[in-house]
Amino acid sequence: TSTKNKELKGIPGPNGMFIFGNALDYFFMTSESAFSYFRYLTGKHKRMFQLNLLNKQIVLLYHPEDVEALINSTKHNDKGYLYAFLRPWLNDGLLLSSGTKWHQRRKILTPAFHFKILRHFNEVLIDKSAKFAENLQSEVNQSKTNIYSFLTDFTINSICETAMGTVLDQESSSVSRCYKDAIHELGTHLFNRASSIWLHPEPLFNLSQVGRAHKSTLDLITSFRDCVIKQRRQDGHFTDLYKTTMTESDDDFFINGKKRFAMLDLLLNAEQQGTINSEGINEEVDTFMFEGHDTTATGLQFAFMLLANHPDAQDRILEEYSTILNSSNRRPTLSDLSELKYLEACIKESLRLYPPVYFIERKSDFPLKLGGIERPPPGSITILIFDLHRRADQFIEPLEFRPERFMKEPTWHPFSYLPFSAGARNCIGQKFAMMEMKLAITTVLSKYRLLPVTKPQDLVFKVDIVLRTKDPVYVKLEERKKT
Ligand code: HEM
Repeated sequence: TSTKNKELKGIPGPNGMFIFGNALDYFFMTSESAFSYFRYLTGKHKRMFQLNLLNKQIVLLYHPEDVEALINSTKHNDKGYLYAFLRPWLNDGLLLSSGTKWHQRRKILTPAFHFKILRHFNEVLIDKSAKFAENLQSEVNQSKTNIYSFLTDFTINSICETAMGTVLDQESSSVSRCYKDAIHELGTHLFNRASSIWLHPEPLFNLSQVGRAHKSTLDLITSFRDCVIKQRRQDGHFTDLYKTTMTESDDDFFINGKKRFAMLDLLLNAEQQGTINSEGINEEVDTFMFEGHDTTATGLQFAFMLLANHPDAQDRILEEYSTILNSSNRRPTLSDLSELKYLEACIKESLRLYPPVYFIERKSDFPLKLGGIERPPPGSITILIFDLHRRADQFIEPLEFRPERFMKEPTWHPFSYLPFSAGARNCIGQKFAMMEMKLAITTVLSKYRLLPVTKPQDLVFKVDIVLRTKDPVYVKLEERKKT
């Protein structure tokens, strides 16, 4: 143990208080000051640092070699300490589960994102993007538009009509508005919990004021999820899906003339096969509803802000789009989308500067080589994706928007760019997300010119479940004159 202590103690970090360690460091901070405090610590400690919360040790990484050691090894697949706070909401859904349960679920759900299915999703997303652009019409020539609210409507409708196979009716649309607000409240509860060490144990949290508020927020989220599942259950006809998705022909995704390729159908079918129960379905729908909408809405929010500040990039995206579609008005296919290289570079650069999932955490039960030294397992290991993406030794002019860097062979270490993570626990919805973002951007830019209001230097970030800002992110919309 003395060697163990030496090697783990050797990792620098802010001085803690006797017994409490760093557990009280964040209590008096706002979520914005906590966000900048983390950036101060990564600036001070060039390789990694550690925090101690009572008896828990968390090591925070942002060097690509250390990140590679952690992510590349299948030994470190389980999620870390802070993820426990998401458990009352997402339970054992794919994001949080581990071991054979995770493995079995990942196997059930992987076909939901098969490229043949994405081709059908593409059609739905084209329509959803057109509707999104139409909704923005009322904003033309307003002095500023908070685009995020329009974006979450778009991404919630998109995930419902693709992965869930559910078109929101009037009732569920109004429940979905409560759902959006609830997700935001949840972020505040989670920060309050994380920064107050006495709220970490579940029973104490449940008794607290914030714990009770959290419970009623979860009830709102649950009612939306139940609406979505109920609608799909009523739709019926999913019995033969398992068999049909396993065959080669694309037509097999149609049963009795109905499209049956929603991820929710796979789950309902698995329920009939006895490999998942209704709680299992609930936790996966909660997980995919959240992961499938807030991440892409956040990613698009920052992409639109950047494009508004870079009119030349807007022009180039449209030029490329018109070349690929031969200046016609036809609907883009998946293969057209894959040829939009400049647009893809803009999205990747935006995800580099503003990764919606800006940190992830793993549990470590095995020794790990960090900073060139073999170390015994600390409690939890956090990867600070935000800081990894902004390393000056990996990206030239790291704070600048330079999409061109993604048009060439990467000059950076492969583990210094991880917006979707990597390895076995990477993002299952990555291709879906890229497709959705490409369609939203080309559709909106074809109709409107974006003008800057919020500038990159105005952004003040706060600690939350995804990358959020203190103030709304604004752009201005102008009708684009057809030339
Ligand atoms: C720009 C959009 C997105 C970003 C930046 C993103 C990022 C990520 C990251 C970093 C992880 C790893 C999390 C961890 O290790 O704890 C992840 C996992 C996951 N993502 Fe995404 N995601 C996006 C969109 C989506 C979409 C559209 C879906 C669903 C349709 C989705 C579903 C999931 C799920 C279910 C997991 C857990 C996978 C597993 O552990 O097996 N994500 N995502």
